[in-house]
Amino acid sequence: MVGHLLGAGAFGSVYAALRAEPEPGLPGRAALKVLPTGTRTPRQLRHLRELAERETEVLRRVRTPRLIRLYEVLMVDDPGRPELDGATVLVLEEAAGSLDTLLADGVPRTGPALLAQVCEGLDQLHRAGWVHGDLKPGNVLLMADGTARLGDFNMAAELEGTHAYSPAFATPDYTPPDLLWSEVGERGTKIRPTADIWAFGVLAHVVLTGALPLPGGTPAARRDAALRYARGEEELRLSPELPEHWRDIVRDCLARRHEDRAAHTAASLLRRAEAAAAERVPAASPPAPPAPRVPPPPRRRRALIAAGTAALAGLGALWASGLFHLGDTAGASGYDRCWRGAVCFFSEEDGRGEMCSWVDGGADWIEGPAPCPWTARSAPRSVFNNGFDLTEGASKVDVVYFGRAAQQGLLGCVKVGTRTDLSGTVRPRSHAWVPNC
Ligand SMILES: Nc1ncnc2c1ncn2[C@@H]1O[C@H](COP(=O)(O)OP(=O)(O)OP(=O)(O)O)[C@@H](O)[C@H]1O
Repeated sequence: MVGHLLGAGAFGSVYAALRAEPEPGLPGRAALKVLPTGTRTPRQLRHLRELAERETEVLRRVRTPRLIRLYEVLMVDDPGRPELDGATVLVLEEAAGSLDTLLADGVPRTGPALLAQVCEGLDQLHRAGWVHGDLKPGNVLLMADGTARLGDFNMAAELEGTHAYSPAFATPDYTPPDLLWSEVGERGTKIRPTADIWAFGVLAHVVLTGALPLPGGTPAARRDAALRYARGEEELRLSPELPEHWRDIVRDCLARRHEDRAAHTAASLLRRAEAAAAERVPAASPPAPPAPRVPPPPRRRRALIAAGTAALAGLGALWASGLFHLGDTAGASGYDRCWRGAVCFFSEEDGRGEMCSWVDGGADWIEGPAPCPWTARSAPRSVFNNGFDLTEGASKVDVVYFGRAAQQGLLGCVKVGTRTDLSGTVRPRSHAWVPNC
């Protein structure tokens, strides 16, 4: 089932999706990142293919907890729809949102902890020999349990010795000064892990103060400020809002020269960021800081969303192939959030609170490929079996749930069509679809 638009970037549109046919080892719920290739010139097409390949390559090879997971890659093969023919669809672990949207509400209370998690992601990526190349709030994905994972690896580049080559597309406000004017060779821009270290410094400043570290009301003015700073004509003036124990971290990440930033690895920053995050556990969200605020997303975003929606309409071929059906739960509340075909468990009574849903079996809710993290802390308080029934051709319609992974330790069963409160005294860890309770 392809649902609502989750987000759109410069290259791809991302949709919520539910798997129609259960597939062993794959979750029922996912995010589909569609990288369309139609209506482009051959040169643009080559670029888009290269970006898709970068993302696929890094996510296939680096499977670490702080990177969004890639489940599979699909190609649209439909000459009847030239706008989509050859499009790459990445089936990704679904996030609940991105840091971008969280920041729209002001400085987040959870900012320090999220920054430590971002740093952990960078450390995992760098250790695996890759540079992200485009770290920014929109590429920090927030999971349903509130933790962060790195996403969007279009610009990622594998290190060849001390450096890597990335396409010259990075976001200027997060790009170190030495790369803003660097040459773009045949293989792209030469980047090093210190590019991510700089971007992390900018991100930390934005997350903790709501403002970019370099002054200027426009990207061009901020680029000039970066140049003056890099030349030593100007000092770095960090916001007074920046908490004391983060100042040195941000200052080290934003060192003028690559050589100075190279003294700090993601691993060493992670240790410092974790210590700084542990220092600050504020009781309430501080008020949003004054201007200059982070600039709003560029205008093209809206156009891209429209383009993405058009692409979705054309994706019928892929979904009609039996892989996904169309549907939408955007704006729904309570039990109505549960997708048709899925079984949903909720953290509160009457389908309220957090929800986890599956259209297939869940062999391990904690460590499996389709986890439900909040059930590690608290037992579900309600359930809705919104599965397909016998009249719709389904053979396994009821759901049994178990106390241990791999369908061990039977706890209970929910008949198809049932929505009910649970006692809250048992904590399921796996489930399976069966013909009859
Ligand atoms: N796995 C996911 N789950 C939920 N939402 C996602 C997921 N991946 C991406 N998104 C949403 O879609 C938006 C765009 O995704 P992404 O950044 O990967 O696309 P892009 O075209 O490569 O973007 P960019 O302009 O940053 O290069 C993200 O900011 C986020 O809001």
